[in-house]
Amino acid sequence: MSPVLVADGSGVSLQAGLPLSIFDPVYIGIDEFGDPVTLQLIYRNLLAGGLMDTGKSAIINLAVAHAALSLDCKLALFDGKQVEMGQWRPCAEVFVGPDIVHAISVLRRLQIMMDNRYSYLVACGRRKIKRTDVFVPYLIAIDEIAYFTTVAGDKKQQEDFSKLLRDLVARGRAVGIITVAATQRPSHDIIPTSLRDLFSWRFAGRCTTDSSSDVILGFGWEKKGWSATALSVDNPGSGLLIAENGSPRLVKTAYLDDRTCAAIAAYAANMRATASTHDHRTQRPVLVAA
Ligand SMILES: Nc1ncnc2c1ncn2[C@@H]1O[C@H](COP(=O)(O)OP(=O)(O)OP(=O)(O)O)[C@@H](O)[C@H]1O
Repeated sequence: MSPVLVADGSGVSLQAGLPLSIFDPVYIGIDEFGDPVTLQLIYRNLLAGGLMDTGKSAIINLAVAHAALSLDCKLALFDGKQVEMGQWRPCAEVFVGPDIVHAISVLRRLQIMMDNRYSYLVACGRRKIKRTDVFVPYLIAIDEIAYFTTVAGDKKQQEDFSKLLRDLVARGRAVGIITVAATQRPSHDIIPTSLRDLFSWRFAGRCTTDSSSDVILGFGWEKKGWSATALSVDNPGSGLLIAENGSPRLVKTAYLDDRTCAAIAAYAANMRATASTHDHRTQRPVLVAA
């Protein structure tokens, strides 16, 4: 019985069943016609931007919830505030709080892993990882990019963080490293165009200026009538979603409240603990050293 996350109109509920897969589409909400909206996250990245309280953490949480319930995905969570993704901590391989030294060392490890995976692919004569590979995808979730690139640490550390992140976002996709990130400050200094364009999926929550909206969606969309300044202040979770080579569409994201997140996180952590003795590809038990 699968999937586990079920949309019921008013949100998402948990239905016991087999694990999800990060290779499957991720449910994020509904469009203007009430039709479900899903994102294929594997081989892609997601960027969410907008003013505070517009629902950026909510969409990041949906991606993290799906990944947590996917036994074929590991999680690396970066949360300067610690509370936005704190509930997912038991499901994560690594959780980075307000510590830039830790953040840089985790990104370096992920970069080494990425390079090793590329060496493996080269040796196999392949271009990207598959569902059946022995190593699994990684979801890197960053709740506020600007915290690590402008607030924490000194200038050199912030630059190191930005460089590593850019490399992972640019090269990680083929080896299953997916980045989902949010920022309250959609400006060119935080999200330069060259970085923005590496995110195939972009979600703009309400913005104060047309140029902030264009920073997320891409230059020129405001002139074509798509600006996140037009979104209602009373409708958090509504936003403009754009895929690479696509046009923006108005969506309303599903919302996982704290209680639901806690329930899903506990379920996923338990499933992961049991599954550590199973092969993620077959769900069959594997031999573990005594
Ligand atoms: N899809 C949604 N449906 C209904 N309410 C929502 C939705 N998304 C967010 N909200 C409401 O808006 C509040 C703020 O959401 P969220 O924390 O995701 O915003 P944010 O943009 O990440 O804010 P910040 O930048 O301050 O972290 C939530 O606590 C919730 O009450």
